[in-house]
Amino acid sequence: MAETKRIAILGGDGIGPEVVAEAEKVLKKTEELFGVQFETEHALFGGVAIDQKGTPLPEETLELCKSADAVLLGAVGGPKWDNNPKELRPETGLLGIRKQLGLFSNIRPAVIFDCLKEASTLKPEVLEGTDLIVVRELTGGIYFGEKFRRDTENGQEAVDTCAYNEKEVERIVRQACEVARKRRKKLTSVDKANVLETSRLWRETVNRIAADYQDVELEHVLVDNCAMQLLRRPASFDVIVTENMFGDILSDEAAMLTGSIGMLASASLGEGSLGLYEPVHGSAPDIAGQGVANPIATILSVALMYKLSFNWQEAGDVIENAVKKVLDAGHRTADIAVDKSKAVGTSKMGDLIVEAMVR
Ligand SMILES: NC(=O)c1ccc[n+]([C@@H]2O[C@H](COP(=O)([O-])OP(=O)(O)OC[C@H]3O[C@@H](n4cnc5c(N)ncnc54)[C@H](O)[C@@H]3O)[C@@H](O)[C@H]2O)c1
Ligand SMILES: CC(C)[C@H](C(=O)O)[C@@H](O)C(=O)O
Ligand SMILES: [Mg+2]
Repeated sequence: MAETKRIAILGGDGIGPEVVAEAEKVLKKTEELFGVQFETEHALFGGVAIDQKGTPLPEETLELCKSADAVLLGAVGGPKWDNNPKELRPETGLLGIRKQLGLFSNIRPAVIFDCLKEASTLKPEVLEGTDLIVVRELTGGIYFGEKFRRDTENGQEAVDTCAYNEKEVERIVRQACEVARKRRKKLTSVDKANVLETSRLWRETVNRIAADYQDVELEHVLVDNCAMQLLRRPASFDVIVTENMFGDILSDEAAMLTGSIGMLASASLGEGSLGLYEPVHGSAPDIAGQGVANPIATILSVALMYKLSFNWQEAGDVIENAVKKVLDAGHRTADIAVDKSKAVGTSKMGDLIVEAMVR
């Protein structure tokens, strides 16, 4: 890594700051191990930003992110803000930051650690060989279409519009094809083309773009079937590309193949080199403040940051190997522990991973 990298750190709400604190220990350890220095700066985002600045995504937070090389994010949201008007919910900030930074591609790898097969909901023989990535379109679809309410003779009606244009589909599919090309060269496109017009355009576009990637095997699977096949034949998937909401749902499902949502890292990327890295999970209000959250998803998101934004494979591998070593040694947070009485807390898990980081 040649020049100093600037990392914007947004802890957010609930367990967000707890897991991000562990990822920051990993950043520090990287500095020690490789003799580099990161420039890090914290900013308010989500519910805490609403409380202190009156908006989930303050201008100064957005500016900091735009000027950074990468953004590390915890999670946002929680019951405290659930009854806010819709433009003042933490999630609005999350959609806003993705859109404003142009992060249309959300990469969510479901990495199965052998020793965690016991924690998975699936039988080890079904899981055998599972290694998949969900590539989720992140700035279009029903999340971003027009939404409104109106009065009708049957009471209020609520409308959410799902729209996709060809350019939006093309760029995510191209990216997914590139990802597949570097892996096992299999692409599964997931849609609901038997019902939705957006899915029909999606499928046509996938077929057109995939024609440029003859070395990549393509299959189309309807989303309901995919939800089922993920549990039936998870090892048959390599790269799954899908629209925004389907990707949101399928990636939480894929998390359970790994043992816990606390294991799933993510990278959100656009046309430029700026990336946003966050665990797939949310602010987990049910366990926030207890020091029991699993920090591994966030720590693995730092590994993705090194690899994808800093083009620094070696440092990413150091983190991934450390996580594997700690899990192989039998250490578990409560979410992945079979014997919960032996589980370690968030901070201890972070310390163990940092100790295990070697070049
Ligand atoms: N990217 C984000 O910031 C993001 C993502 C998802 C949900 N959310 C928000 O988070 C809030 C809570 O949402 P939810 O409860 O539906 O989903 P959640 O992911 O926060 O929690 C779902 C379940 O998984 C558990 N869990 C999540 N992360 C964990 C971890 N690291 N270690 C151990 N257990 C973990 C929680 O305790 C809970 O039982 C909502 O406001 C939601 O909108 C934010
Ligand atoms: C909190 C919510 C808006 C968000 C999403 O649906 O994108 C979350 O579930 C995620 O997966 O990052
Ligand atoms: Mg989600």
